[in-house]
Amino acid sequence: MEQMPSPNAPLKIGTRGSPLALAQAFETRSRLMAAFDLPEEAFEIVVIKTSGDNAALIAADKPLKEVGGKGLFTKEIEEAMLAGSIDIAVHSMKDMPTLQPEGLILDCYLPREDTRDAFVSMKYNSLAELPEGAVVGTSSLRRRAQLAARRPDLKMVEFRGNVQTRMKKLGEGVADATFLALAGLNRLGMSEVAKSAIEPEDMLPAVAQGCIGIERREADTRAKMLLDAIHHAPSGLRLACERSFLLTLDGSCETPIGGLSVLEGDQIWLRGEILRPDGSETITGEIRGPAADGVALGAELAKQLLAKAPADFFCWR
Ligand SMILES: NCc1[nH]cc(CCC(=O)O)c1CC(=O)O
Repeated sequence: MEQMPSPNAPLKIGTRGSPLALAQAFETRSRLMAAFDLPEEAFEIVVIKTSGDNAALIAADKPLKEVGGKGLFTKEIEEAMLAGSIDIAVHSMKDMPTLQPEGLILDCYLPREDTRDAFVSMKYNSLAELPEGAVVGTSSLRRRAQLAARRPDLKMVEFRGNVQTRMKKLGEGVADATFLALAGLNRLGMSEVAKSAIEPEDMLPAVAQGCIGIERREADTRAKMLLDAIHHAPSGLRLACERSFLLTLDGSCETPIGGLSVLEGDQIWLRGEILRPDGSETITGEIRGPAADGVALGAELAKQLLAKAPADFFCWR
């Protein structure tokens, strides 16, 4: 006969095994321990290997979008949660698909970190210092398109793997510079590798950049009670607005998209952009309104950008 889990059984926290994913899982556990004055033993961190961690797939030089794109880092984790082998899952919201599978819900967000991209290089201090023809390593379609728009002289090379792998490649001289989310560097205690931060006016970050979200089974009332205590409502408002923008754009991972919302009192200000992958055209827009209407505002800005986009802007249309 199957055993019912005891209400005092450790809460199983699912995560990928990369150093950044583990740091995010530890941060989540610390916040839960503090909120309920619980010992570490009340939680169990369960590392789950995803297709995105498959060395054979990742070692290939193909851009990530050809390997499988969004969902690549979440599928196996969500399956484990539906099967009951983990109770909650800690995610970088930037990598999350806009819709969750039936039975799972994402309504807990930790206080958002710095949303900016960092300029990382062993030779130069800023994007402006990069000499003509310098080589930039990035696997991000967004960063690639944004850089091509600003600096058509730069050469781009495919650059993948976790932060440590990318730093090693920089050291080997594979590229002169790369761009990484400042949030990830901060969480890894590696902020010193950032030579400078790129302001959103220069490079709009990815939707949801810098935010950790925690997913659970919709019917799991114990997990809900625990997660409600660490949920950061302002970050939730910003994420709801940005993810609505993304959902309405229906951006497959073939579309370079930037988006960032900021709270100003009870108002929210959302900036968004879509680009051609080669950076030859950028369509931008912004919208303001009550933060409580963030979902409608995000969808509205997406519609405005879509209306401005020429028919051939999206490769799948
Ligand atoms: N796509 C990988 C990824 N997913 C989340 C982060 C950084 C942390 C965050 O944005 O929350 C990164 C690395 C990067 O872009 O430098």
